[in-house]
Order: sequence, then structure tokens, then C-alpha cells
Amino acid sequence: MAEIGVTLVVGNDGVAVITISNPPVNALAIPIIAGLKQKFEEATARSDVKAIVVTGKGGRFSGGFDINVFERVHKTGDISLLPDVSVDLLINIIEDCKKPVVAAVEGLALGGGLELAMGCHARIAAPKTQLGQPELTLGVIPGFGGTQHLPRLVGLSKAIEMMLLSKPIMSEEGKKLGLIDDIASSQDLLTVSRLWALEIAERRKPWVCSLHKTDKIGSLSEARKVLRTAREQAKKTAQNMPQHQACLNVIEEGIVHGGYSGVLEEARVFKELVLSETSRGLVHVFFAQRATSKVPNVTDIGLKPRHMKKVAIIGGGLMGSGIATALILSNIYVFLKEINSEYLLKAIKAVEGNVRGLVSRGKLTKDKAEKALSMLRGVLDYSEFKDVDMVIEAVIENIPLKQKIFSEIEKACPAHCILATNTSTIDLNLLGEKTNSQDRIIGAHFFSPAHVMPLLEIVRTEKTSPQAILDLMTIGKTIKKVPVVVGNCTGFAVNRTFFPYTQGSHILVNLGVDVFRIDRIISNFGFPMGPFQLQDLTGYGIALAAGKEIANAFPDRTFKSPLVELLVKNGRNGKNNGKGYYIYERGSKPKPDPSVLSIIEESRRFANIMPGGKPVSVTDKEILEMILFPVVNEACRVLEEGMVVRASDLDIASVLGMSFPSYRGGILFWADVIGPKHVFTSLKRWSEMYGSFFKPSRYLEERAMKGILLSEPASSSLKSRSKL
Ligand SMILES: C[C@H](O)CC(=O)SCCNC(=O)CCNC(=O)[C@H](O)C(C)(C)COP(=O)(O)OP(=O)(O)OC[C@H]1O[C@@H](n2cnc3c(N)ncnc32)[C@H](O)[C@@H]1OP(=O)(O)O
Repeated sequence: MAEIGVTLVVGNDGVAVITISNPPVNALAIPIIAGLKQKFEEATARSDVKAIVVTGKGGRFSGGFDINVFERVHKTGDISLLPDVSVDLLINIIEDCKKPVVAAVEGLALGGGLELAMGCHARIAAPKTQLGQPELTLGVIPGFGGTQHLPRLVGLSKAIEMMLLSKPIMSEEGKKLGLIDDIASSQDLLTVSRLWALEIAERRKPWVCSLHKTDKIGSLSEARKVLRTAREQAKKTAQNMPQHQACLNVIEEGIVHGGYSGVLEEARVFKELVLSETSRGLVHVFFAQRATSKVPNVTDIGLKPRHMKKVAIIGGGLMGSGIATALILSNIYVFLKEINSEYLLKAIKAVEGNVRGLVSRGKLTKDKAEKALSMLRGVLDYSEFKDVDMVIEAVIENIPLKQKIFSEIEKACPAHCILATNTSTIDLNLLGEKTNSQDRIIGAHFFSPAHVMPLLEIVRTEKTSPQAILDLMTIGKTIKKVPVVVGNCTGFAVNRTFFPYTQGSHILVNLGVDVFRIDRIISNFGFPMGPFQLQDLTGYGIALAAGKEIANAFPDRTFKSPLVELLVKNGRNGKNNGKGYYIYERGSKPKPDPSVLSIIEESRRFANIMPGGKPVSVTDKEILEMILFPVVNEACRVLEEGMVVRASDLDIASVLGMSFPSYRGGILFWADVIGPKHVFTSLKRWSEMYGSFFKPSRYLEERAMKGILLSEPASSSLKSRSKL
């Protein structure tokens, strides 16, 4: 077991080195903060200590304050669990220390980690060290003085950018900005830092207390202008979240009344924000995302992931080319197979377009783009498949075609090769039926565009081997996806959970509610767009095909909306042909198209579900709930059937796969905040009024009646039928 604590070693040079040890990221847990305080006091008091260096063990300075403490505050509501670090440790003990303190920073200094370093009198960093204040992604603001120190070290605009966008910088940029005093190689880091500390003690280097610096702030009127622009920007990019405006207010307090006053205000606001719904949701998402990498009987049985060097992709359409892009961007060789040279050329062009698009948006350098494209080879047969480590089939959703491909790749690929499919609807057992390799067959369900969307749904059957799952999880992480392992059912976990989202919105429209009102309500809730604009974007073909699959699998809760077919019949294909619910014109935002209303009227006549033939009268809140509660209901079924390892996996799937607002914690977390009882009684009422689509599931009913949260793991009295 690695040692957890803080050590102090005094060298012959009179420098005390204080080292934080709390693997894997040296989080500033409560005992670590207490340890730092004690060791600093000891070093200050010792007569043989001339100067102090603070560092982190294991090549990482610190990943910041221990986020587990936020979780404990959320559970208990006890704000006194938060220690006073900004004044007590960072100002009184470190910044006001009679001996100079230098931070020797390596790997990462994030959140409270960077704040600890900024409280020191100088900072020496190893190359490529990440420096950042990501607290806003956890629904809070920096709480150890960062809102005051950072603007004074890097300037107001840059500090605002780093905090509001939670965007870290590298030590090289930090040196240019003045955040870092010098860069030293990993081997020399401590030597350089010790010398630097001694030179400060001897007054040969400046002894800087950054809280008192004013040179980078500019005049009050300049600062106010920068803050005003930032506030306007945050209003657009961070709707429904309080921490962005709060952060700017606290920065302003320090500019107007001085750094110390700013630190006190920061501490007050920090404590308020820790208790906010936003922080509860975002902290939940932080841990939920990390929990997805823990899959019982896969990641806890001593298996080692195998190295995946070469991957073959069959089918270079939208999905195949997107997956190929994601792989080559992470230095994995890809053989992209198509059925003829015309399609192959088109597929390669699509990959090139994806990669070059990243360059033109400044997300990738030209060199890296060329390197990535050199990892791609187009092929027309299976001859190169003899030494690939994984195949991902990404052809159209046609069962006999896919079955034929699986029989062929079973023969063409080596025995260890993983045979994956990107199907979003077809039963995996059916696909592998004609092979003897069911243990290697697995779903690799990417979301479109595959090189952008972060979720990878890994679908396992009862026969898929743990090694294949682990290997796909590993490759998923290599290509910067978040893999969520799920069971094999119609729609798998994500599409299955979210099909009622589209259905619910169609029921509402056919009940007489305005499409654009629905889209507005859903966007205001925090989705990037409403369900109808989303349908315009994804295309109606997919909606029709997926709708049929779902209707076959779950006839009791499918609403057959006439609307999509009517749109297609009227020459509308959504964004594809510039005409859907909205009008799409180059260079301008989509505009609601009034001429779609007559088609909607026709749909309402066909559907004939308006009570008494009159549009229903519903509040905005009811509209939101009539769309999202059926999703919660289906998530309950997915949970009960054991299709996911844990409830929070569905939260991550909803956030990363469906763009459910992360600050609401994901679909089940949100439902638990509202309360299962309210979800249940609402669904029950609507099922009596509007039919079985809304009928509450057994799982939801049971939990609502017993007062148990939906996300609580099944106990012996409420057994889930886990398939995972
Ligand atoms: C008062 C202050 O201003 C407030 C704060 O400091 S709030 C904290 C600010 N810091 C952050 O937001 C950083 C959060 N951490 C990260 O972004 C990433 O973990 C990282 C970049 C540090 C490392 O990433 P990576 O190497 O991929 O490892 P990752 O899987 O994320 O984390 C490894 C483990 O460390 C844990 N961890 C990471 N940062 C942590 C933190 N600050 N507190 C507690 N645990 C943390 C993770 O939960 C995970 O635990 P697990 O193995 O049990 O699941």
C-alpha cells in the first residue's frame, strides 16, 4: 500500500522539502491539509531550515482538493466539513511565512493543487505540467484563493478564460504568462527549486506574495470592461448554472477591495455553491464517469488489456468513417474496407474531411493531422485482416448481410481478434449465430459523429468474454471515449432508454402542443436543442427505422406518430435538404418554419388523440415532464432487467450520449432529486388520460411506494435480474 501523508525532510543545504503523498493524484484530502499545516509550522519553527520547497510524490503535484469531501457535504449538508485553507494555510502559514516557499510542480497542479502552488513565493515546473482551475466543472469556484491569485499572476483575461472554461494550460505557457518562474526537467526539478528557494532567502531572487501584486490587473475601468464581456458570454454558454457569474463577482470584489477581501468573499461564496443543486449534479457526474471503468468480473479479476495495434473497419459510411477518424487520431492503424473503389474513395475523403475539419477549427495541428492520415489504409478485400487485433463492422442495418460478414471475418482474422459491430439495433446473438466465435463478438456502439461524441456503448452478450470487454474498454479510453458496458437488448441501454423522448414529444404535438414551444422548453432545461430540431439534424430516415424496431419490441408503449411520414411525403428531410420543422439557410440559425404547421394539423387529424378534438392545455413544467418522465420510466426497466452495471451508468449515458445537461446529474439522478413518487403519480395520471405509453413500470411503482430512490442498488427485498 502506498503511503498516504505529508513528509518533511531537511537537507544539508538548509532546505526543508515537504512532500504530499496521496496516490493516484495527491488529492488534498483533509488529513493531507492537516499534514501540510503541521509540516509547514514545523519547518517555519526549525532553526536549521532556511527555505522550504513543497512538492508531490509520484510525478504529480496535486489534482486539487479531495472531491470526496464535496460528496460528503452533499450527503450530510454539513458545510463544516470544508476546511479553512485559503486564509489559515495559504495566507497565514505559507504566503506570510518568514521563510521563502517554492512549489516544485510536476505532472499536474489542478484546482486546490494550483492554488497551493500560487500561495508559494515562486513556482518551478517540469515540462508539460498541466496547470488549471477546473472547479467550475464541479459547480463551485476555486476556494483556496485561486480567484484572487490567478488574475494577479497571469492577467485578468487569461485568468477568466482558465477559470470559466476550466481550461488548463501547460507549464511552458505558464512560464510565458508569469505563472511559472522557471522550467526544469523532472530530474532537476527539486535541485532547481531548492536553489531558487535559497536564492530568495538570500534576496538574490524576488520574494513575491502574489496576492499583493497589482501590475497585471489593469485599471478598474479596464477590469470592469473585461468582466462585463465575460458576464455576457457566460450568460450564453452557461445557462442555468450559478458558478460562472459567482466567480466573476468574486474576482471583481478582489479588484475593487483588494486581494484579501476577495479571498474572504471567495470562501463565503464557495461554501454557498458547494450546497447548490448544480454542484451536486456535477460532482455526481464526476464520480459516475469514473465508476464506468469498474465492471464486476471484468476489471476486477486480474486480466490485463492486450495491446491493440491494428483495427479493421468494414463500411466507410458516416459511422465507419467517423470511427476510423477517432482511431487514427490516437495513433491506431486502421484498414478501412469498402465494397468498391468508388465507395472506398468516398470513405477516405470523409475521413480526410473529418481530420482537416479539426485542423481548420484549431483543434489539431497540421503535422498531427498528416500523421493521423498516414495511419489509414483503404482496402477492398480481407487480405490485410490476417493480423488485425479488432474488426468493427459498420455496414447498414441488414441482418443477413451482417451475418455473412461475421462468418467471413471469423475466417479472415487471427484467433485473438475481437469481432465488434457498430449496430445500434440488432440483437448481437443473431449476428454471431453462424460463427463459432461468440466469445469474441461484442457491440461497439459509437454515437454520431463518432470522432466527436464521447460515449462508447459496449454491448456484451452472455457469451462475450471478459477479455474482449476489457480490450474494447481499453481501446475506447485510448481514443478518449467514455466506455459504458451494457447488456444486449433492443436499442441497448442508450437508445432504449431514450426512445420515449422522441415518442413523448410526438404525443404532445399530436395532442395539440406547439412544436416550437416544446423545443424551447427542452432547450431551456439545458439540452443543446429540442427534440424536433434534433430530428431535423439526425434525419427522418433514422427516426423511421429506429421507430419500427422499437415498435416491434415494445408495442405496448409505442406511439405511432403519423408526423414523420407526412413530413417526408411533403418533401421534407430535415437539415439534409434545408427543410424540416425549421428552415435551414447557410450562415444563419435555423428558423421555425410556419409552413410546417399545416402538416402538423394533418398529423393531428390522423392521430386523433386530442380529447374532444381540442388541443390539451398543459404547463411548461408538464410538457417537460411528459417528455422526460417516460424516459425515466424506461431507464427503470433497463435497470430492473440488469442491462447496466449500476444506475449511474445511465446517468453518464444520458449526459454523453443524449446531451442531457450534466449539471442536472443525469436522467436518474435528476429523477431522484424530483422524487420517484412524483414521477410515478404523474405517469399514472397521464396513463389514465392518454394511454399505456405513460404506464409506470413495476420498478418505478415499487420504489415510489416504498420511498426508495431509483438509483439505490437493489437489496434483497428488491432484487434486480442482473445480466451483467
Ligand atoms: C478548493 C478547491 O479550489 C477546490 C478543488 O480543488 S476541486 C478539485 C479540482 N480538481 C479537479 O477537478 C481535478 C479532477 N480530476 C481530474 O480531472 C482527473 O482525475 C485528473 C486529470 C487529475 C487525472 O485523470 P486520470 O489520470 O485520467 O485519472 P482519473 O481516473 O480521472 O482519476 C484517478 C482517480 O483519482 C481520483 N481523483 C482524481 N482527482 C481527484 C480529486 N481532486 N479528489 C479526489 N479524487 C480524485 C478519481 O476519482 C479516480 O479515482 P478511482 O480510481 O477510485 O476511480
